[in-house]
This record gives sequence, structure tokens and C-alpha cells, in this order.
Amino acid sequence: MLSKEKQIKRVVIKIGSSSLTSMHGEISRRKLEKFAEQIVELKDAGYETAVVSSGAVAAGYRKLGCLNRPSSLPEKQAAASIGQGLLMESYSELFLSHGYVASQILITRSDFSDEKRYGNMHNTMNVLLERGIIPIINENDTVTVDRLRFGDNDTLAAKVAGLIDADLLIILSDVDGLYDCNPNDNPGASLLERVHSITPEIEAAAGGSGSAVGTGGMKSKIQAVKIAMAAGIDSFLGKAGTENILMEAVEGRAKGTYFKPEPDAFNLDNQKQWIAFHSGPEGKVTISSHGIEAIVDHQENLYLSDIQEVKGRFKNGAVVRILDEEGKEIGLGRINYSNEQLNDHTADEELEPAIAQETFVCSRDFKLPALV
Ligand SMILES: Nc1ncnc2c1ncn2[C@@H]1O[C@H](COP(=O)(O)OP(=O)(O)O)[C@@H](O)[C@H]1O
Ligand SMILES: N[C@@H](CCC(=O)OP(=O)(O)O)C(=O)O
Repeated sequence: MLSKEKQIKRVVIKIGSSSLTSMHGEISRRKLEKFAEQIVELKDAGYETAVVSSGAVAAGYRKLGCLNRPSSLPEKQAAASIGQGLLMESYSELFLSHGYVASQILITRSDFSDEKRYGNMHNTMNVLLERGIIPIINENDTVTVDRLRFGDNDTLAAKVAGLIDADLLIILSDVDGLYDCNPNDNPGASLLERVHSITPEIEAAAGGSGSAVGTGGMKSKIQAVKIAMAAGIDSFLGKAGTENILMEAVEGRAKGTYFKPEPDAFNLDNQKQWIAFHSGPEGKVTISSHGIEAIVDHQENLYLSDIQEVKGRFKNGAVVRILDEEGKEIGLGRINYSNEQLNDHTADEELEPAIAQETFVCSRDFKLPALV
């Protein structure tokens, strides 16, 4: 179940296309209404809720003149540009009828890797949530480049959960949890009710999408849960459309799979999360064993005298990979000097440590590569 000591206040709810569409792949007003009603119940009970909603392509492709959900990227983007507005109109109307205001936030992958935009998203969402608004978030489909897309919204939802320090990430899908193998192909599959770490067996059990409208399948949900777990956030995966599923999920008694980070999971603050998951490290710095002792074992700052080798070009303030003498990565950190200052020995140690503890993330603790 959820951490006993954890008071759930802020929740991110992700709903997939397959849970908002009819048999023919178009948006189902009835499903949208039922979903909105459950969110209203959470709001009435005092929870701050952000919604990551798919469905823009589904809501728009018919009006674009396509008979079926398109498969080419330009057509999907065009369909999303029609559908996103319609989807928002429906959400706004449904929430307003219960006295709540919805807001739209469209995000691309690069918004997370740009630290300023990351900070702006963080501040905007905090204001909205604190004022009782319901942010409705989706990928900004019309402007995303294929290679840089989230594609599915599971990863986006996990990153949003980290961004706003959510207490729980709820992923609603067309399946009532994670099974030990794809239940669509295996009638005897068993539901896994509690998961404490994403093992290779779990990753192997998670297959692709079973529907024509879903994109990520269980694979992308598990990757998303991994990101949430690394940020110390509990997740729940359950079936959309189930009566009271949202309230039961926050109360820790819903049917589905609860993912609870291991007790030793590292709860990264916002700055460290950005360094760990969103920054693009720009260079490599090898440090001495004395430096490792300081920055890893004693949680102290790293000083210039412990830097042995510098690779790549970076400005002061960039995030770099930190390696030990054998070339093994020990973490990521924001370096206070440029590669030129370090190589030319023109850095002034008096001013700042090379890497401060507050801007260092140890690989041992977050257990994930950067830029997941
Ligand atoms: N181990 C598993 N447990 C549960 N579902 C699985 C598993 N492996 C693959 N799946 C598939 O993942 C699907 C859910 O993902 P997806 O279709 O992308 O939904 P959504 O639109 O909600 O994101 C399920 O319907 C199921 O077919
Ligand atoms: N951004 C897209 C979502 C893509 C998608 O299908 O995601 P999902 O159903 O969550 O696997 C849309 O709104 O149509």
C-alpha cells in the first residue's frame, strides 16, 4: 500500500487514448464525462489534481477528413491541432459545470531540458494548483519533431509528477494493472498488486499496446513509473472507467498495481531532478579517489585540486558527467568553471568549489541514466 507516513495532497492523473475513445477510436463523450466526475470528487475532497490527458489525435482525425486514426506524423499532428481544442472545450465545460476552472498546458520534451522553461513550468503549475485550477496537460503534438517526441504520455506524466512534487502518480489505462505477462495474449496472467522495484523480469513482462489507439503499451508505463520512483513518488496503475477508482487509488485501496519506491529511494529536490533526468551533460570530468570520498561518502563539496582530467567543451554552470579514475561514472553535477578555466588552470578556487554538494547527483542513488 502507499507509504503510511505519506499524506496524499497533490496527484497527477494520466489517462490514455484507449480510455477516452469509443470502439471506433473517436473521443467518447460519456467516458470523458465519467472521468471528469471522478476528478471533481477528488477536488471536492481537497486534492490538488493535474491531469495528463491524451486524446487530441482521436478527437480531431475525423474532422481532418480521415476515416481511421492516421499513422503518418504530419496527419497525426494536424489531427491533434484540431482535436486538442475540442478536447479542452469538453474538459472546460465539464469542470465549469461543477465550479472548477481548467487550464491547458502543452509541453514538448525540450521544455524539460531547458532549465529556464523547466523553472517556468514549475512556477506556473504551482500557481494553478494552489489556486484550485485543474491543469490539463498534453504533449504539444503539432510542433514536436519525431525523434524528440514523448509519443506516449506516460513519460510526460511521470516527469510532470516530478516537476510539481506530486505525492501520487495515477496512470489510468484499458487494463486493471500490471500483469506478469500481457493479459491480452495470456488468459492465465496474474495481476501484480505491489511492486517495490522495477526488476529486469518486470521490464520483460511489460509488452506493447494491445489497442489500435494506445501508443506506449505497458512498456512505456513501466519506464514512466521508474522515473516517478527515482523521484520518490508512489504510482498506481488501474483501469479507467472503474467506479470510484480515483478516490480508492488515493486512499490506497483500489484494484490495480501500486508501485512504491524502495525505502532507500533518493528523494531528489527539483534542482537535482533536473540535473538527473532532464539536463544534457556537456562534458566529462575525472576526479581523484580523495574527491570521491568527499563528494560521495562525506557529502561535501568537490574542489579543484581533485579534478584530474577534463573532456569536452562546457561553460561554467554546465552539467557534466563525473568519472572515477577507472572511467566509471559516479554522478552528474553542475560545474562552476568552464573547460577552458579548468584546462588552463585559470580557475580561482577561492571563489567557489568546482562542484557544490547541492548540485551533485550520485549515480548510486538515482540509479538511472540521465535523460531517460
Ligand atoms: N504485462 C502486462 N500487463 C498489462 N498489460 C499489458 C502487459 N503487457 C502489455 N500490455 C498491454 O498494454 C496495454 C495498455 O497500454 P496502451 O494500449 O498504450 O494504453 P493507454 O492508451 O492507456 O496508454 C494493455 O491493454 C495490454 O494490452
Ligand atoms: N498526445 C497524443 C497522445 C498519444 C497517445 O496516444 O498516448 P497514449 O494513449 O497515452 O499511449 C494525443 O493527445 O493524441
